Amino acid sequence: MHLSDNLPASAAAAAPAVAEWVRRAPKAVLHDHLDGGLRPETIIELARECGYTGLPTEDPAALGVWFRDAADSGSLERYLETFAHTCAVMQSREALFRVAAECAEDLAADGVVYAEVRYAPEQHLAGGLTLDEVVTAVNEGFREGERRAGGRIVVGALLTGMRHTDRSLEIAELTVAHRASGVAGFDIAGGEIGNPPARHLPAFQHLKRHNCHFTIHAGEAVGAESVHEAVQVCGAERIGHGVRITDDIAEDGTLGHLAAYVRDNRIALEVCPTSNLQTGAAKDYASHPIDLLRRAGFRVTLNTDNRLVSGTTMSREFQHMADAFGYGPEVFEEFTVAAVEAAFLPLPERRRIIDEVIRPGYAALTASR
Ligand SMILES: O=c1[nH]cnc2c1ncn2[C@H]1C[C@H](O)[C@@H](CO)O1
Ligand SMILES: [Zn+2]
Repeated sequence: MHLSDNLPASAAAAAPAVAEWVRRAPKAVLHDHLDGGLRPETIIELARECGYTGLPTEDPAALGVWFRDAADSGSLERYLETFAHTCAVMQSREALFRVAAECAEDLAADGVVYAEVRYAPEQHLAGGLTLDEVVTAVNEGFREGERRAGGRIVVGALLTGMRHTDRSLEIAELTVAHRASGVAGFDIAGGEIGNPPARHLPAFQHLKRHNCHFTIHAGEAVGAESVHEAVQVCGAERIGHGVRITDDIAEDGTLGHLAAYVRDNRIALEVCPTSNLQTGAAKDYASHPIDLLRRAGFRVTLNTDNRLVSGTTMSREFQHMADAFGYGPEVFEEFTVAAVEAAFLPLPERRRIIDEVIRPGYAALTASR
């Protein structure tokens, strides 16, 4: 039986009532997909502009609900099908610029001070743009969004290669070429089953040769062996999701060799609870492995994955975790510091964000509670 078979539709993503202190808490997100986080109104407007007629509804509220419900499928493959609609309207320079600017604005409005936002440039070529033009448009959009947010957020891009296609080396080269202009690193994403990360070894070797950062989606739909391959064969510095590492942790809490390696090397896990509930990687919030992993000393970060598709925000993820595990500001400070420590940023910049933004932000929050 599938883990999420018993979940009523959209139970996974039901929006919690977010406490004021949660909203105000400084946040950092390392795992947020650009094409999974559009505003429903923007999708509808862009669809009209570009002539895309495939949307299931033109009512913004209904469209938001449609994405969340369609993605509440218990399967990563079905979750990923919903992205056809967002990618369809992200095929021009103007559309990419707008979506990226709004992404930065929305994250900043939610209290996010540092974000790494990923997308697959190869999925935005249908309107005739080149890979370079796609990256430039998104980078310019992020700069615009940062400006609109009054400098309250710093956004870096991660370029994603899709694991079922064969363009990952090209995307790795694109990452290296744009590293000085807003691209922080590389990722691979897409359906995990049948597409192990080692298929993309030339891409990872290229990134290593050029001292570039990368993360890999692993341990989401496939078990701990995919985390092993991502870390030990491919050399990932962080793991997208990674929650199936629990396959290598015994009931009594004893860590196997892989789990111990990941913990002891401080390899960050980009944990996305709501998305995991939707794809069947976890059963419910209360039994989500994030708490086990945190208590075992893993470098755990808390993330949205896809704000539209998962019907979430960083505040909602925080709130779900506060409700499930009784977490207070000290645990969210820990997740936020862990995220910035694992950011694909120069060390002095990470330290500056932690010392000048996150620590004082939590001190003020605690003082005012
Ligand atoms: O959680 C995920 N696992 C694997 N692939 C994902 C996930 N969320 C989004 N994607 C895919 C769909 C997008 O089109 C692509 C690039 O952002 O990445
Ligand atoms: Zn993801």
